[in-house]
Amino acid sequence: MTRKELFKNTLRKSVHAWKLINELPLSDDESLMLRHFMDQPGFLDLHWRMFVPAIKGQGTEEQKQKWLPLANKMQIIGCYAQTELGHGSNVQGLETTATFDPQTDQFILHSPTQTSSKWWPGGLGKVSTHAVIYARLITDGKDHGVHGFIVQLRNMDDHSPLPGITIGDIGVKFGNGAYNSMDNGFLMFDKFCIPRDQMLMRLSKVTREGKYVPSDVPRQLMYGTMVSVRQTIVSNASIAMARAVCIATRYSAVRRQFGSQNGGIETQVIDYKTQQNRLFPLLASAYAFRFVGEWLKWLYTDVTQRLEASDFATLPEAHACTAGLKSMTTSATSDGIEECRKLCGGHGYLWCSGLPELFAVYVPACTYEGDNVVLQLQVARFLMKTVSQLGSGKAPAGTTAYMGRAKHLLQCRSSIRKAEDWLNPAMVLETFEARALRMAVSCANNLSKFENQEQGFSELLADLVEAAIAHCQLIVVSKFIVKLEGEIKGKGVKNQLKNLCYIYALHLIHKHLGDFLSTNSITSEQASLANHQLRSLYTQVRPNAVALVDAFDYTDHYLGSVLGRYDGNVYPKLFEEALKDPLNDTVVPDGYHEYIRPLIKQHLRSARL
Ligand SMILES: CCCCCCCCCCCCCCCCCCCC(=O)SCCNC(=O)CCNC(=O)[C@H](O)C(C)(C)COP(=O)(O)OP(=O)(O)OC[C@H]1O[C@@H](n2cnc3c(N)ncnc32)[C@H](O)[C@@H]1OP(=O)(O)O
Ligand SMILES: Cc1cc2nc3c(=O)[nH]c(=O)nc-3n(C[C@H](O)[C@H](O)[C@H](O)COP(=O)(O)OP(=O)(O)OC[C@H]3O[C@@H](n4cnc5c(N)ncnc54)[C@H](O)[C@@H]3O)c2cc1C
Repeated sequence: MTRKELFKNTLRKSVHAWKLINELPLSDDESLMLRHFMDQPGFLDLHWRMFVPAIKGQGTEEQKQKWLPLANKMQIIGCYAQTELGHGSNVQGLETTATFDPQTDQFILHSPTQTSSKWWPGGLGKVSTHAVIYARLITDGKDHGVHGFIVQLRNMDDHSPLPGITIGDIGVKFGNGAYNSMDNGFLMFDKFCIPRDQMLMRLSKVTREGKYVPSDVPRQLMYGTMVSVRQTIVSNASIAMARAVCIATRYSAVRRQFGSQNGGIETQVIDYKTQQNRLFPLLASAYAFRFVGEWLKWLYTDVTQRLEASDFATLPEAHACTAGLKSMTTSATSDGIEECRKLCGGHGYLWCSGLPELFAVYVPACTYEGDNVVLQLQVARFLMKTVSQLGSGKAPAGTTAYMGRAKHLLQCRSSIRKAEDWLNPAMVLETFEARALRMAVSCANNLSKFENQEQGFSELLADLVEAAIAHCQLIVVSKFIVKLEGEIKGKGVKNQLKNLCYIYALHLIHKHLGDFLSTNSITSEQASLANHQLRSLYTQVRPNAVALVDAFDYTDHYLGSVLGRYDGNVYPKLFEEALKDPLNDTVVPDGYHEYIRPLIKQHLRSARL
């Protein structure tokens, strides 16, 4: 499809999905499932995941009563317009202004520079009638920082932009189809006026007289919509990773190379330890991210209930967990999808493998909802704060509770003696805790050598990110272990999950061996034992690998991959796909008479053939 066709077709699908949701009708969970199977980024994502939650989280009761019924019936379509051409990560650096005019009781929205243009919001370019706009609030010449506003963008009769608004699509993005189904947009305001009651005023207010009334709740609640989306992105990482792994695992069982004896069949590539060493940790990650995603959903629900009761104590941890896990799981999944493409050899590079499209549509997850490095730095700040409070009498809680055992974890030595000891959950956990704590404490010690903490932080950014990742990996490992300790129906299933849990943990040790050795969390002998155990786990997973990906229950239609077909009938179908290519419509290609024939003829003449 051309870009225009792709965009229009996605509009068609989105509107059809909305019709089904209402006609059948579908529950919230079923609607999410429908979105999952629609399988294309589109304006509904931003309307439901960001526009509506932003109003719910930041609007007053009156504002919710006014706007939510319209949004819930999709009589208005909204998006989330925060990022600007010049500023994305640095939200406090946004330039768009919303200046209160007491004479008209309105805010004047203005884009003072080119870099202040809104740039990137999904659904903004061509579809949305409304947006939640983030802009600097100015009253009586004073800048109160960034706040949210509900703004109508387009005329409800003919969809034209309202006077004072310039709006459009930012252009083609990475990949052929991928994210190009979405109208990520730009937007400029030229002194565009909105009524005062369209500032989202749950967190702070501007009175009729133009007085700014800050709220007594943390201003970070303004970032709440991002926390909610980051949490859902973790579960989506599991879905995308599982999809790529399903394709690569099934194909690795079909594909044979070398090893034929006496003219017999060749070896299935899934039997090579190198293939297993690349593939099975990704299989394990798909399960691990699913379980940590379930836990994160619980954490998010818990913090939401606490916030409703004005208990803000767990907000920093919820922010650190959602930011860090969003970052860690999306980076691992993007890398994992690309690894799965390579695991499928040359055929993985074919569009019909399903992997190039999956990669292209997935990889921006490392950037949207916060650049992955910027988000890990938020985790690092949280960790440094926690370390600095050790010994103050305030016991670390939640995911940092392990830091409360700092004295032990800083000096303990791993008691792993034989390979099977690596199947002991307490020993594995302690290894990850020791590594995470020691990396965090080492950063804190290095920071304390700087007179200026912020300067020290800038100097140590790379180490801080590594410490944050170590903490996030510990969370994933620990939640996998907790899952195994809970109710899992079926002993066989539990055994398989145990194998995957240890593959996940031991492979991380192997991959980040430098961290584990340099922090003395394990010795090099213990590292060898971990590798030995890992190989043994691969052997145990091998006979069940295909069943473990079939368990994701993805249909062939959803996978969209010739290589990942359930029936394994890969080669005939590759031919079928090839023959469908427009280049094969004619035997002699268009351009032959124009370019190839004259070239050949010229050579034939000069060679006197
Ligand atoms: C084959 C076909 C396959 C098809 C598959 C189809 C699948 C398609 C998948 C599609 C799914 C799509 C779903 C998702 C759609 C996503 C759309 C994306 C939308 C966006 O990107 S919206 C824009 C997001 N922008 C960002 O995330 C910006 C990142 N920056 C920030 O978040 C903050 O500014 C930052 C960096 C955290 C703040 O830094 P700083 O300058 O230090 O901040 P402040 O001074 O403002 O505050 C410091 C203080 O606040 C704490 N803090 C920060 N953030 C939060 C928070 N969110 N919650 C709570 N607290 C927070 C921070 O820790 C500091 O605390 P202190 O105690 O240290 O003061
Ligand atoms: C597909 C897609 C959809 C999007 N949808 C929306 C949307 O609906 N609404 C919306 O408002 N926005 C949206 N965005 C914008 C997105 O949220 C931002 O792109 C994202 O937050 C990253 O910000 P940036 O582009 O400014 O990156 P930058 O901050 O410019 O990052 C560039 C580089 O600088 C590094 N860097 C930046 N700051 C620091 C620091 N303090 N320390 C160390 N390194 C740093 C980063 O790691 C990165 O390597 C979307 C983006 C994409 C790609």
